Amino acid sequence: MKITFIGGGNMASALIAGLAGQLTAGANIHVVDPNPEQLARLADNFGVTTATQVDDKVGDSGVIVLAVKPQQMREVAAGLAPHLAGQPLLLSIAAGIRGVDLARWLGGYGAIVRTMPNTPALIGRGITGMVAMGGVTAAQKQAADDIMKAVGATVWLDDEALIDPVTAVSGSGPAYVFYFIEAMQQAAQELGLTEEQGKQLALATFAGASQLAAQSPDEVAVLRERVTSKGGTTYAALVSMEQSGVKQAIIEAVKAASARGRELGEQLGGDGA
Ligand SMILES: NC(=O)C1=CN([C@@H]2O[C@H](COP(=O)(O)OP(=O)(O)OC[C@H]3O[C@@H](n4cnc5c(N)ncnc54)[C@H](OP(=O)(O)O)[C@@H]3O)[C@@H](O)[C@H]2O)C=CC1
Ligand SMILES: O=C(O)[C@@H]1CCC=N1
Repeated sequence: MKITFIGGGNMASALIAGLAGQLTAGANIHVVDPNPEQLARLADNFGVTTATQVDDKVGDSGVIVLAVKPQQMREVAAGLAPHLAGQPLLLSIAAGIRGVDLARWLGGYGAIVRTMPNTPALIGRGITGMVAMGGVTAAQKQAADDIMKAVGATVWLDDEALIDPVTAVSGSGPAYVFYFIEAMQQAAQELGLTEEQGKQLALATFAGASQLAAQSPDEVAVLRERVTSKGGTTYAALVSMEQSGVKQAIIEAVKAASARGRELGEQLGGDGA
């Protein structure tokens, strides 16, 4: 499978790290990005071919992954439109950008799967929400699933509007987890533990608790209650969190991310011109 990435930044690098040498040889992956240093790093690490501008290799690809920022997508799509004679599958990973707008910018090209991956793809532990536009063949849908399954799990959606909530939960989600870990580490240090000890304790706790939740037949709330002895330490922490409105703040934050996805789509898609 020949795959081109347009944009070789953070998320593309995570996907390439998971794909190269697994789903396909690094040499079958082509990356287009304006930054030569970034391209050199990807070529050195994964054996991919590179270009600073769209070239003939793009037209030879069965799959083109659009991995630029949402604000860059319109211009990138217009530049790609003349290179689609080979009927490639276009896999967009951009937050917000609606399929209908992308298809229009591509000159009416409909073989598009909108996806929302996340950075744990780097270690094969990503999760990707996906939705196929009308012009996608069954074989292309399968190819999209194969690519994203090579870097983690996939969740197919019937309704494109749900990609904004997916973006808010799992696309942005690693950042919320890192934020919580940072706070745990800071608390550990303020309480006298070393930086290294705080890191080890916080990371092992996150990994262990999420594995336990994934493997347990019980609801997460039940697992939480099992940690919370009456009048004990966990109880003190959870009361403090409730008083500070932590849970509601998290819910509002995720909703803000989803709203931002929708807003990006509306702003950048404009009036359909
Ligand atoms: N980061 C994440 O966790 C996730 C990101 N996404 C989506 O992935 C996309 C990329 O995000 P992210 O990787 O974080 O962003 P980055 O800025 O790290 O990557 C985008 C890359 O595209 C390059 N670029 C700009 N213009 C062009 C062009 N015309 N042709 C080719 N490459 C170009 C940029 O170069 P320059 O910097 O010089 O502009 C940059 O290297 C976004 O649409 C985002 O919504 C989706 C899921 C998760
Ligand atoms: O922050 C963003 O907009 C992108 C989309 C999901 C994760 N990062």
